[in-house]
Amino acid sequence: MTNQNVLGKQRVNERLMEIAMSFSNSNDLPATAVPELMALFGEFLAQPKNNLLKPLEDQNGKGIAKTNTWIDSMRASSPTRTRNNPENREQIHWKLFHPSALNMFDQIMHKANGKQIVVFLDYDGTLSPIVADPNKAYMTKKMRMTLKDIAKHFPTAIVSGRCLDKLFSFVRLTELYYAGSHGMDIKGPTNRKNTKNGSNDGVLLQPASEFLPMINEVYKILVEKTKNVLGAMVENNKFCLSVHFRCVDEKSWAILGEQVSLVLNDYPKLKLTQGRKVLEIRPTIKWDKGRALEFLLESLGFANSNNVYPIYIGDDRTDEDAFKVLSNRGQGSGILVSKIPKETKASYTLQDPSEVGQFLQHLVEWKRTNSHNHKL
Ligand SMILES: O=P(O)(O)OC[C@H]1O[C@H](O[C@H]2O[C@H](CO)[C@@H](O)[C@H](O)[C@H]2O)[C@H](O)[C@@H](O)[C@@H]1O
Repeated sequence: MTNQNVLGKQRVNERLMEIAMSFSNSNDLPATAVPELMALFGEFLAQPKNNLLKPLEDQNGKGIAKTNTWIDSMRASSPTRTRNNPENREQIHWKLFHPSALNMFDQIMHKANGKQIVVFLDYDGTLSPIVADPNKAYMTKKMRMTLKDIAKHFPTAIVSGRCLDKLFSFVRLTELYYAGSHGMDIKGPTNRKNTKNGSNDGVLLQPASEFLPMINEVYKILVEKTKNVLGAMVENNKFCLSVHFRCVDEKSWAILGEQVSLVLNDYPKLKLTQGRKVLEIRPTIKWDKGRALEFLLESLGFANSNNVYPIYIGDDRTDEDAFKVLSNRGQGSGILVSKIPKETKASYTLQDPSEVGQFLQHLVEWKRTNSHNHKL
């Protein structure tokens, strides 16, 4: 038996315990169903070739694999079909290993007991639904009110690929931390005046400021080069750029990808990654949403603390960097927003922004009822 199988089994046992505990007090699944689940696990363990057990590192965080053609890579990052067949083994495996954060709410809170919860939230696809026009990705009023409530009880940060100004124009809450440009532009709350000079622009860190002129230069070139690709749109996110292909006919994806790639050949200090129907151009510095999460925890005084419980909710490949940090620290919970199985380091899932809203509301209610028992 290989090490990977042993680790897999250990993890299965842990997950099984968690699932059994979560259902033992609810009507959703009687405790008698546990043997069935166990048999199911056995079946999955008997299939070593299952894709979902492959390590994530192959696909994530290292730019686009050179062996992939552009078109394959762009398709892979933009799945359009959901696979909801209940008989689908991949789907069942996915649900077992990445259960709903709503169903597991009590277990998550049990793990957070006595610790300072810090909330990290991605924006697009997490707080707002994915829409065709990136300039119209509004959150609902209800989500905004929920965020306001969350920030009253926990330090809260929005971590996004967007530039800060755009992000703030959508969220409009001065009491939050913001990490824009994939964490390369970090601001603290601006609702309190700085006691020394009376002003407070909130800026905490901009690790890629030297790249600003280069990013602006490449932005102009890309706008020019892609202007004939119908539906393509280049978005300037200050320390990074997004080339959107959501509204581009699939037949033109390869051409668009090649054009972007050719431009980047002249800029070896920039790299290309992918999000949801978007090509993202970023400085090659070792900085990502995971580093931003660590920086913010440090700024809050939790660099080496065991008394903190970070909860990070995100839907995209770039959020995997943050999930990985939590998993490496053995701290907190990573929650992936997705309806379909994906390779992820997150432990839990939520289906869509409306479930994210429900989870955050549960968190506020939990805090209100338990505040006398827990730290702030
Ligand atoms: O880190 P995030 O907050 O998730 O930002 C990632 C990208 O989000 C935006 O693009 C995505 O959402 C758009 C609006 O729903 C959608 O049209 C697009 O296809 C998605 O990729 C944003 O426009 C990008 O700049 C961000 O990099």
